[in-house]
Amino acid sequence: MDPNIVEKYTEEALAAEREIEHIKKQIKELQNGAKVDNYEGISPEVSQLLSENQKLHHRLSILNKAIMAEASKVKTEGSLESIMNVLINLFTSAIKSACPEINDPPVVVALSGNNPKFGDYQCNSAMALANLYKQQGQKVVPRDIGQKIMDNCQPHPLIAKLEVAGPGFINIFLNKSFILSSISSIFKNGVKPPSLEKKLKVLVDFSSPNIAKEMHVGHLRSTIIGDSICRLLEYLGHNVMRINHVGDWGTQFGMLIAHLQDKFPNYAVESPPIGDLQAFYKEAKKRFDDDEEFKKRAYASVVKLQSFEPEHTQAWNLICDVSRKEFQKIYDRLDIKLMERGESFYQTRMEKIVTFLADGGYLQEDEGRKIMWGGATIPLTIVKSDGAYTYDTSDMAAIRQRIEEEKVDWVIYVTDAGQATHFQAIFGCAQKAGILDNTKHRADHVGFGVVLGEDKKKFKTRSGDTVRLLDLLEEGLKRSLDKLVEKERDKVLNKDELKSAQESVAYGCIKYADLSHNRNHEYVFSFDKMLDDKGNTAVYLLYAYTRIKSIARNAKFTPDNIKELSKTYQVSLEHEKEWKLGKVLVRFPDVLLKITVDLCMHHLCEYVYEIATTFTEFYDSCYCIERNASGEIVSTNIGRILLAEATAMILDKCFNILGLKPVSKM
Ligand SMILES: NC(=[NH2+])NCCC[C@H](N)C(=O)O
Repeated sequence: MDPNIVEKYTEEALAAEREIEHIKKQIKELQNGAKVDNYEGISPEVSQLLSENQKLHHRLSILNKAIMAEASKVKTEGSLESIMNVLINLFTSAIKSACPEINDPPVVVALSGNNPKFGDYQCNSAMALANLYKQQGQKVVPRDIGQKIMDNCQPHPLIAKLEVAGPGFINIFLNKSFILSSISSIFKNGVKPPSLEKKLKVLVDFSSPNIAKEMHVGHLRSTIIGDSICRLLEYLGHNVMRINHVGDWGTQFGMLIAHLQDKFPNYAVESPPIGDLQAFYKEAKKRFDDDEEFKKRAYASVVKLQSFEPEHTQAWNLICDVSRKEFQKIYDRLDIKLMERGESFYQTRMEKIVTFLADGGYLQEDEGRKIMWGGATIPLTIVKSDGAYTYDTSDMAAIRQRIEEEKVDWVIYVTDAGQATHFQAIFGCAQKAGILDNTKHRADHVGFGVVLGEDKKKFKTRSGDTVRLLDLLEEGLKRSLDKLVEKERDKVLNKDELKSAQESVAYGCIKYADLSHNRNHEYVFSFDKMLDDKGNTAVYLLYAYTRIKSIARNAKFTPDNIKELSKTYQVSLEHEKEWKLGKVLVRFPDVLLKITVDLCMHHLCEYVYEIATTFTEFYDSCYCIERNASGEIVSTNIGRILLAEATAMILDKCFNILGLKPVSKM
């Protein structure tokens, strides 16, 4: 859209407003002169002015509406266009004109697969439409419908040609000059996201380990997937809250505090040296199970903590701090930003939600418990028979706080698939209680399968213990260095470069292995597989990226040179393999938009892999730099070097969204 249009409309509207004021004044004067207080019997001059005034009013309201519509669209200058959206819009209107008898006709547009004969995209609506006609008792031939749709399709610069094939498929061939200008815009504007319909406030609840318990591989999965979803939504321009809903409240804190008071009576003045919080937890638990007296004190401590008694609050804080520091080490290494807002944050809100639900008549008595049904096969337990609140209570309080206080448009919870029913119940009950409104809010549970060891059993250490995440990351670092040494990279890279490469590979491979699997499935954690340099792995892709980056470097072009060159030279799309690569690159916005629908990051991994393999095909058949026998550069193909750079820029963005840190030398 023309960026000046808002300005233009505003100007026109202001002019119209001035005109109205002017006319009003004239009417007043005329009325005064003619001494008429109603409009009946006024002179033709006044009546003409009045009708003029009305028209202007009408025009002004239209202009105002247009301005509002423009302003509410968050349009980024130079944003990359979604090809799918363009095609769907075009074919929606073509189909509506071709088949006016069909209400809400199906618009099916898809990529065409590998055979260039069938075009780049296809519109496959004709068969379904023919069926709908049949249901209405009309017999039509699908191919005729295809032809009719094609005839009704408005010309668009994106499309070079359309063809009807077989039983009414429409093959769509993209226009090179359109793709060329899309790719060229990257050099001018950077890789800008597609423009948003509406900027949303999104809260992503992820990672969320439990205090005093270990952060396990399940939490690692949540951390990696949640972070990547945040990165995607942030890139698209949404307002994202990254929330760490840590388990920092509950009855276990009673025994922890009581144990702390016994073991470190000085805790109020001297920070207790709890090295291993898990061992501390085990000790406390043992006393709790064996010692009645201790148990009583533990219960009393919970009550005091929940009524915010200062000494207990301090003890609780100290314990949380120990865990917090451990968690932070993982987040720092993986470069994950999170805002901690644990279950404790909702304590007073839990009291309020219980009253709110009781007053609304949503709670049912069930053997002393208070439960609520809605949306799932199991009810929520809002109050236990001993009066205590539960995980369910805190999540009801949390969703209400998020919708009503934070005013979020969209909530996303990233946890293991085992909690799917819990979230079904939370969303269902929140809807029932009028907290969540499907027409205004979106709520997703992003579930994921369990992490298995190479023996396909639950992921454990050799001795059968749960794997400490820090140990896991350490092992990743070690293995990644081994890999780099095996490839003799230590001989070419300096110390810093080697360290960056080591970290990039280690953390990159752990994240990528997770993200590249369909999150709904369980996945086998295997360093050997993730460090393989063939196939869809981080190692392969990071190498591919450095190879692409080295092309311009070998041609002795600096990033500034590239930018300058892109102003005078065009990306080359003539060769069949160049054209193939170009068409893959411009799918970037569509891949991202698709992920916003199902929140499955593996689509992006598949896309990145497709870019890398298509690039290899191109590079194998198209020279970018030509050297003579003695290795001197005799010619450089600038159009191709630009294509390689554009590829690197898009890859870079994809890596960024996946949380990978590519290095330019590896
Ligand atoms: N709002 C939520 N329930 N978020 C997820 C919390 C995850 C929980 N702490 C666990 O370890 O399973």
